[in-house]
Amino acid sequence: MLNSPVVPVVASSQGNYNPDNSQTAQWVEVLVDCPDIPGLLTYHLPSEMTVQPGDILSVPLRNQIVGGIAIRLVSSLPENLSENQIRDVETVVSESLFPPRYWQLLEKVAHYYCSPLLSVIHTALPPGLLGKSQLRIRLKPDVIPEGATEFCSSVGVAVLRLLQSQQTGDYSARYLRQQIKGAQRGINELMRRGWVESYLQQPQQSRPKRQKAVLLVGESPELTPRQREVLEFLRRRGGELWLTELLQACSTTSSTVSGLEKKGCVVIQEQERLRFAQTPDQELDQPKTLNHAQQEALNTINALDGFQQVLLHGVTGSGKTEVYLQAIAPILQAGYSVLILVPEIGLTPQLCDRFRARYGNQVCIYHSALSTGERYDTWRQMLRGDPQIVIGTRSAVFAPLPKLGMIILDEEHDSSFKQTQRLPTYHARTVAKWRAELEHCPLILGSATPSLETWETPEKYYLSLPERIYSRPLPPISVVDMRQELQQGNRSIFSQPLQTALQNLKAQGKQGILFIPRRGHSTFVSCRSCGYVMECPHCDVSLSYHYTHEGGTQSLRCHYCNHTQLQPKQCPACGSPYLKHFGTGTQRVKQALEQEFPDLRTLRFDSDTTRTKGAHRSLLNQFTNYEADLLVGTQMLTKGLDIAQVTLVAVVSADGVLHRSDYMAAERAFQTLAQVAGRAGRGDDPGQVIIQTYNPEHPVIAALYNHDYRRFAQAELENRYAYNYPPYGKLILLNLSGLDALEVQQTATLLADVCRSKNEENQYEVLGPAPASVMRIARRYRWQILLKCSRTEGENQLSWLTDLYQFCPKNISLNIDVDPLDMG
Ligand SMILES: Nc1ncnc2c1ncn2[C@@H]1O[C@H](COP(=O)(O)OP(=O)(O)OP(=O)(O)O)[C@@H](O)[C@H]1O
Ligand SMILES: [Zn+2]
Ligand SMILES: [Zn+2]
Repeated sequence: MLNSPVVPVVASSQGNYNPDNSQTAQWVEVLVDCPDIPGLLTYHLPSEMTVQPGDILSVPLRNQIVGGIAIRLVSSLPENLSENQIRDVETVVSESLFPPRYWQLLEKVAHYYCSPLLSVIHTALPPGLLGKSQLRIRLKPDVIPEGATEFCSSVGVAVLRLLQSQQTGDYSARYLRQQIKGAQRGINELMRRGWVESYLQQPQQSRPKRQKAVLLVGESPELTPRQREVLEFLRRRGGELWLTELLQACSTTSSTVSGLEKKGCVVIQEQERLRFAQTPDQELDQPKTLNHAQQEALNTINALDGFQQVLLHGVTGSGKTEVYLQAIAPILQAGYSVLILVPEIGLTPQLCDRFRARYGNQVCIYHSALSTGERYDTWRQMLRGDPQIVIGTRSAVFAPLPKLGMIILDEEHDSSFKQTQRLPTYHARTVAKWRAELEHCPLILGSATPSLETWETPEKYYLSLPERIYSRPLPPISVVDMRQELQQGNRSIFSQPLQTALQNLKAQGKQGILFIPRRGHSTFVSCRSCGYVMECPHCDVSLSYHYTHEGGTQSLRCHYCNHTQLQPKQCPACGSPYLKHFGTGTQRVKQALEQEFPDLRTLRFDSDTTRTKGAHRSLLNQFTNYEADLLVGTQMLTKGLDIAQVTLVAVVSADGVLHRSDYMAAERAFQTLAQVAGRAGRGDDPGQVIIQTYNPEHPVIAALYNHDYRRFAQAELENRYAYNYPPYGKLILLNLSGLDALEVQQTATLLADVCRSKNEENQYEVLGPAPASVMRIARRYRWQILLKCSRTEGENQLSWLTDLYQFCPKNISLNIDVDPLDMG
């Protein structure tokens, strides 16, 4: 599949390859860190060298030494290669970086998702893991003859002089290139003469950061009260803290701590400090006594052996997280690690805190918002193989844990587990399943609103938590028909019932959540005189109006490409000054609240207000500290928030999620609304949910009203079956885009023809080509082809699809989305 080298592999110039050795010869296929070489290159292993798949190597490529990863060992050469064409591996830079079976997983992802292995590796590895190895050049002073400069070209002389100016005769190739124009030619020349050699230096980051840590080791009867306090604090934090943190937390001095050391109670020692995402330390907490359903679920999970799939279907607030917390204890005890995947960063602070509170610093957080240094160090920590808990977003499914004992996907229905913009277009749930199979460990999928995909999976354990903790009721849902509100003369964004509820909220000192599907202020701006709609100059969508506060700038922003401009004073088409804002976004709701309910303190929670690092956590802290009465936000607050004082949840307009065109629309709408409703009444006081809509008869609303997941699933699955949509059929979406409208359309037509010509046995249907629903985004025109075929578990039956990349002209990009969730 990936076995054909695309570039000619040049014969080894080192001369240390001995053809007599060919009987025992070993070769290794290497993925080199060079984006224009997507395939594997074959290299020879010198007899004294042993290499394992996953080792990082340095290998010659053209006239350079580059980094690469050993993928496979081979004992015979591909037919198109002969032995004397093969060059030697230079060195092993870093050994066995990856757990066994890890490469099988990456190859499977590449194959199933029609993606080059290199893209999979870039998704899986921390950025620059390969790139960090630095190519350096050093002199070989013993072989350089007298008057060497006389034999060289002027650039060769310059390189030689520069190297000689350094005592060690050693510089990075990059530095040489910066200092001397055309240095590479000079380097090559000196290499040919054998006067310099090149080598790869290990990544700089491997130099660990060391710091003093305090470890609790014993007791002593004769302690001062202050010392006893510090010791007790250390004990509560699990017996180990950084010195600086201990001093700060106890407001004490280092002499108190060294006093403790003298009395034999603690040891102070230097330890490697890994750069992790900083989260506040937690007081350790104890496992809760499980209710009956939780206990049953836990028993089943504890009894699993080898690969098994489990669906933990628990209504919102039923205590799924507590089940995970207790399920992983025996796994860690047995010396294995656990991987926990969560949908979004916004959800992680609360969940991570709960795991930290139970397992202290055995928990490590891994997601793409970490800095490069943090990611790199977290990786190294994982590779050590100590039993640990890794919590991360979708790419953490590739966390290189050597001994994996369980994978948990929380909120498994969530669409952010799917990568859509970049290759590979993988779904973390699908990959997690393969990984669990390879590692022979259980996979736990948890949700209050399972994906229909998981719901219909035949081979699985079904565990149900049908009630909330302490048998608290699910909140009653009232559906408000906004058409009637209008008839009754209510022009406010807030219906009568919602107004009453908001007034009561303040009176009772409770908190509420308002869900608005849209961020910004208004969805579009149009001219009252001529109807002109303000559109993005680069995309086929209208611009959203952003206006955060009285006197702030009034801007227009594109939610696809982020183009931003000032709101014009007059209509660009007719000059009329009367522009009207339609639709309702978070900013507008916040303003309306300030006007109509000046007493209510509100916080806005959407991607505009949570852009900076730590913003999620601080907004949620403000809210839980009761610095606001209402949280006003988008999609982001539908997930995982567990705040006991929240009694009211209102969906300002459900219509924004009900009306989407793709086949998943109903499923997603049900999940979103049921999740957001589930935030109400999780504490001692009963909750209440108000859903405002112009479509109270919609089947999604009806199922929601009764908290009836089963009824929803059954009705929706019948639709899917009738049209052979997933989970029954399988979809593959080919997305094409480019700057030239005609070229994109012609390529789309060509590719659709290719797809039809390959379909001799009528294995699949080809739909399209057709323009995408938003035909232009960020100046690029977009066309699509949809393939519908029968479902085959974990197999990619259309492996020829990768050939399609070759049919694409240079200016057209093709993204093959296997199992797409979004048709946009
Ligand atoms: N056995 C128990 N006894 C007492 N409290 C519990 C128990 N199990 C869970 N809880 C508490 O109940 C609350 C809800 O539990 P949790 O957040 O785990 O539910 P969930 O099913 O994960 O919720 P959701 O899916 O809605 O986010 C939490 O505050 C948790 O600490
Ligand atoms: Zn106009
Ligand atoms: Zn745009």
